[in-house]
Amino acid sequence: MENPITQNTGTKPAPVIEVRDLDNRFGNHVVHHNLDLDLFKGEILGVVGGSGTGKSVLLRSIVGLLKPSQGHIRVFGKDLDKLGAGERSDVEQRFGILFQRGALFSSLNVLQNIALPLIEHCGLPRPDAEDLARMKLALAGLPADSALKYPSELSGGMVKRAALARALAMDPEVLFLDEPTAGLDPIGAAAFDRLIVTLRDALGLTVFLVTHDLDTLYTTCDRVAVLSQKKVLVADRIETVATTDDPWIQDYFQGPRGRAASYASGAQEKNRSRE
Ligand SMILES: Nc1ncnc2c1ncn2[C@@H]1O[C@H](COP(=O)(O)OP(=O)(O)OP(=O)(O)O)[C@@H](O)[C@H]1O
Repeated sequence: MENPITQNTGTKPAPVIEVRDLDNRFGNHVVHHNLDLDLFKGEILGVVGGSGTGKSVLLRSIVGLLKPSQGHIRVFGKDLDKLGAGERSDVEQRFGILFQRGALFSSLNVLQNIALPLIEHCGLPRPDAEDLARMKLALAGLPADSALKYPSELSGGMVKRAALARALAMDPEVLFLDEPTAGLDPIGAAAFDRLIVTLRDALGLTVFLVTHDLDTLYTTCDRVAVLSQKKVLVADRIETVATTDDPWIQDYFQGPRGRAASYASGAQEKNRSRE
């Protein structure tokens, strides 16, 4: 896997997203304080942390769904809070978002769900939007006959893929994924992980991936950012993160599941190099 961040080229690609001194609080509850994070073009960044550390709140702040209490978020070189409505909408169209539970409209079939942003935001006529939607459906690995199914008729894995197809509808540059493999069986989760890497490579996407899934972290991510103590404690290659001296990190990465995922990814690398 090409790694745009850690390749020893001497130059780092420009960050597409820069978060500086971010504070988020709800009443007296401080979720983030002085949080800094960069997302570099072309990378898959995994964002992990204990439950309630603010991974989803961070995602929502970056995509503009939540106004931060304080701090700066620059996207594509522009300050999010200084954008007018038109510029903000332009920026938002460069994002694709897969929410935790898919967030498909239950009254629309899969094709209509995917076509909707193309009709609403791009003003495409319905037949053109549905033609494009069929292509996105295929990109997300769904069979053509799933197009006319309603969300309630889909398996959990198919809901995720349909939601991914919708996130890809507008040809985004940055894809935000909130726990994409949650609730999937291990085979479905591994297939989804491979799909994310394939799409990143084929479409040149940058990916912000919130997950608890250690296998996903080891098999897909170029870097991993750990949220702890209201900030990003460390953001680096997983081998470096896993050996960081912090109690939560040690429990997470060096516990039985962390060691199994690390071992499995090492075994996979060896198998690949023998092929
Ligand atoms: N709109 C809101 N109003 C009040 N509190 C909120 C709101 N949104 C999030 N929170 C609180 O912010 C904290 C962080 O929530 P968030 O959903 O980002 O956690 P998370 O790290 O994604 O957790 P998990 O891994 O369990 O999904 C939680 O304590 C949550 O209750």
